Amino acid sequence: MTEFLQFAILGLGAGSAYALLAHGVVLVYRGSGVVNFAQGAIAMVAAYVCLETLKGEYDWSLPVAFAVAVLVAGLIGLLFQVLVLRWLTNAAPIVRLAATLGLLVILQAGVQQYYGTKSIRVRAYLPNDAYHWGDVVVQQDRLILLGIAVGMTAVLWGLTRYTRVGLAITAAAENERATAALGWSPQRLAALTWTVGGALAGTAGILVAPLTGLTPTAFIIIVTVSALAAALLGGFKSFPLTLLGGLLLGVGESLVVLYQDRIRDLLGLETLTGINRAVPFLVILVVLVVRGKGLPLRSHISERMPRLGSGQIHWRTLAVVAGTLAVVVIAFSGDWLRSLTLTLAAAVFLLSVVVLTGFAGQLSLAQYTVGGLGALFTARLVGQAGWPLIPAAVVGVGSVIAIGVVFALPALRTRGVNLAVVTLGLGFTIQEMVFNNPTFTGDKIDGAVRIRELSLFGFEVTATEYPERWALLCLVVLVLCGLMVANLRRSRTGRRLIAVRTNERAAASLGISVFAVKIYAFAVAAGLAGVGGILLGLRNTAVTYLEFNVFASINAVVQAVTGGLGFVIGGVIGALMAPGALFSRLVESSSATGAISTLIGGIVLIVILLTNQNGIADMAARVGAAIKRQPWMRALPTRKPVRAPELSAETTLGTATPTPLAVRGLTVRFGGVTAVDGVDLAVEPGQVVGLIGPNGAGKTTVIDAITGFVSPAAGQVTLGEQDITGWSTAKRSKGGLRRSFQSLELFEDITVAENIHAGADESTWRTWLTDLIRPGHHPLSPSASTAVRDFELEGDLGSLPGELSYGRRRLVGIARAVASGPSVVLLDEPAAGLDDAESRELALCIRQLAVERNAAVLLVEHDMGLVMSTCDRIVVLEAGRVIAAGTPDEIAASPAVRDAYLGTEDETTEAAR
Ligand SMILES: Nc1ncnc2c1ncn2[C@@H]1O[C@H](COP(=O)(O)OP(=O)(O)OP(=O)(O)O)[C@@H](O)[C@H]1O
Repeated sequence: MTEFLQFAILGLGAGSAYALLAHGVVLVYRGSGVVNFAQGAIAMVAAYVCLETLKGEYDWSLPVAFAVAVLVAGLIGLLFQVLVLRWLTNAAPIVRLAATLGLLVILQAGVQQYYGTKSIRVRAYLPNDAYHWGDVVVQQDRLILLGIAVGMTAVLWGLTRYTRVGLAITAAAENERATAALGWSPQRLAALTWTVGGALAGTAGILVAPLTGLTPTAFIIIVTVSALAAALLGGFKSFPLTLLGGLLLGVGESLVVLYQDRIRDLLGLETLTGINRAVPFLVILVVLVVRGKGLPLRSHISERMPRLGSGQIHWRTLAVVAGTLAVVVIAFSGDWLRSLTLTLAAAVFLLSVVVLTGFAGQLSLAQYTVGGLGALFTARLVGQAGWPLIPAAVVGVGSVIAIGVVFALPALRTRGVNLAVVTLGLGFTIQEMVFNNPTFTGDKIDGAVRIRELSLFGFEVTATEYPERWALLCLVVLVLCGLMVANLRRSRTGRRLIAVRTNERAAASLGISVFAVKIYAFAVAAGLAGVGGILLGLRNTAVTYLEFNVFASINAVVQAVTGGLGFVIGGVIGALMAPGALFSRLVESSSATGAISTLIGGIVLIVILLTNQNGIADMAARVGAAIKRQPWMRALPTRKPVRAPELSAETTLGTATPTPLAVRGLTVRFGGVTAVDGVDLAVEPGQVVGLIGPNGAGKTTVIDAITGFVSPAAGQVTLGEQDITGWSTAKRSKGGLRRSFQSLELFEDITVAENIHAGADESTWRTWLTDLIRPGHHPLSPSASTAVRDFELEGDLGSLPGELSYGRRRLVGIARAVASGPSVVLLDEPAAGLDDAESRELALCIRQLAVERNAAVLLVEHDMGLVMSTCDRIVVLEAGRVIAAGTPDEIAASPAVRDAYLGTEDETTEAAR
């Protein structure tokens, strides 16, 4: 017990510092909506500034050095907001997150360039007397740190609750207009929170350095992961909960150290490293799994993502570039050849980021960790078990694909920034527990990881003996991987990935399994990272696991965003900037650490983000298009234009299986609010049933419950004979139940044709694999073609939804919902925003759906003219309850309905006309 208390008290120091750092993260998030991944890097800079000014030529007193260091940290926050983030207010969240990663990289590389990577012991700044409490020793510095953290929590809590500026910050977390209403400019508020957030990071960094030691690498990650975990525990909102989170983490880490021998014995390992680093990660994971949601709520705003390339393969250009590179490989030698090899391997890694983050929208900060595991498995099979390269690589890549699936599990319950935090924690934990543990990596002395002779189809390709052969292998593998990723982009499977990245709710409503897509994207990305890891790791005589550290993963995202996250070529361009790659060879000597190129890489990223957030590949594409428009280019032979989407000549009439929909006793509650209360409803094939009622009556919630977006508290939904109440959204959709959305929820990144395709794609498990190799060119199905013709969208197929008028966008949403020929269609306010002529056209199309296609249609609509002219029956809701049901005439005549919703009889009759 004494030991337990002793270790718990020891942990309070680090815990208090984590809480301070996390407070900065929370404050910045509340004030500017950005999660600052550079918080640990700002803390590190302050710790170095304090250390530097206390000694040597400065020799300042501690209070002065401390104050200056905290000021510097605050200034970094302020400058970053004013010079960078201010200009990215309307950018995609991933772009703003990438900017904070850029700041992290710049600060880390800058300090590393100056100080190197060695760890510095920092003497204690705070008085360190010991008090005795029974047998337990209580260090004074721990108590002071705890006092500072508790005091700061109270100050921040009080300020945000009771002062005008604090209220403005609280309002900013909700929405920017509220901030403006309180008389604050959102930009000034963001600048203030970034300054204070930076100063808090600085304070924490200086105070925690004596406890952890100081390096420009591990220090940043330890404090960043812990601070983000504590902030996550506080929901990026509550200061008291964040304090609690920080303290729990600090104490937890310390207690794990106490029990680590027992844990090692329990796991049956010879050595155990970094187990205490697993604590924040496990905490993050548990919080996310408990709090996470399988699908985002209706209120979730889809995040804009960087633009996507087309995935078209330009065979001639590819042949010329690959041929030239092959010649260069043969011509190069020494350092240049090594850099070229590294660039090619890094490009394979970046392709994994393009698939995972660019196509599927899942931000992972652990791709190099995954690749490192691929190198580890393969190296052990080759080096220790003596396996030939190909089977070893197949097993290595297969194993990391399985691990990639495990990495995907947190992504099933969360998304966006939270996912980035989890993967950062996971990557760091594996780095500390696996890559630093000789039990797993093999002892260098016994040669377990030594790469002996490697051969491929009878040719020796050992990189140390034949570097040019290994480089050629890297080139061939990169080309193959690039072709696969381009195929994926153009395929049905690629469309599923993009649908999920753009709008998970809409994807699920079209029968796309969001879970399956995320697992697939993680698996493919892990496979690519595994291949990259083998190419990178096996190019030396022994695998250097340092290459696969968390910074490499962070850098990979930075490079991919710089190159162009949505473009296959973006991965290759980004790889030029990898540490040790061709760009760094140009700017650094062969002995350099890669810090300068990393530093420049960070700066280039910020410049790119400020000028074109879609990356260099997109800029190049635009320049190319501009050149092609020049008159002198018209004389040159042009490439075949991209094939226009084809419509099927066949027309379908009739759904696959006419099926009635029935809802009995449906009740939905949101906390204390009963939004839907015992609703009964039936829609037969060939019938249009209207669901009307005043705003907030519960109409959309009925559709949400029928389609599986919300779970009912009571009631039953049946489709034909089947009770589908417990089914997932995607399964209901595959069963023939489709919906449109009040807020459209189109896939804005892909063309109208691709949107319609996404609604009609038939998916089989085989296509997940075959699409990587033969994506094929599929015309729109007869049913989708019929929808296109019915809604007169033939001329819009090649446009992006954003290029169309609001009315036409609405029609795209409905056409997408009916493209697969569903048995039941639920339309949520389809006429909102349409003019009279468009409304009349829509009424015809809805009748056609029911009469010609024999679909069962439920129509939620406020346009009474449309409802009265199209519906066979109408159900009226008020405050979640059915108050009337009957034919349009019966409803128009019902006094209860007129009182609640329709108004005077004259108005109703007028509307019906
Ligand atoms: N996720 C949610 N959390 C809490 N309350 C909710 C949620 N979604 C809906 N509600 C509430 O449920 C009630 C019904 O809302 P719903 O959007 O279904 O009404 P509606 O009839 O479709 O309204 P409108 O015609 O304005 O679209 C409202 O009081 C709404 O505030």
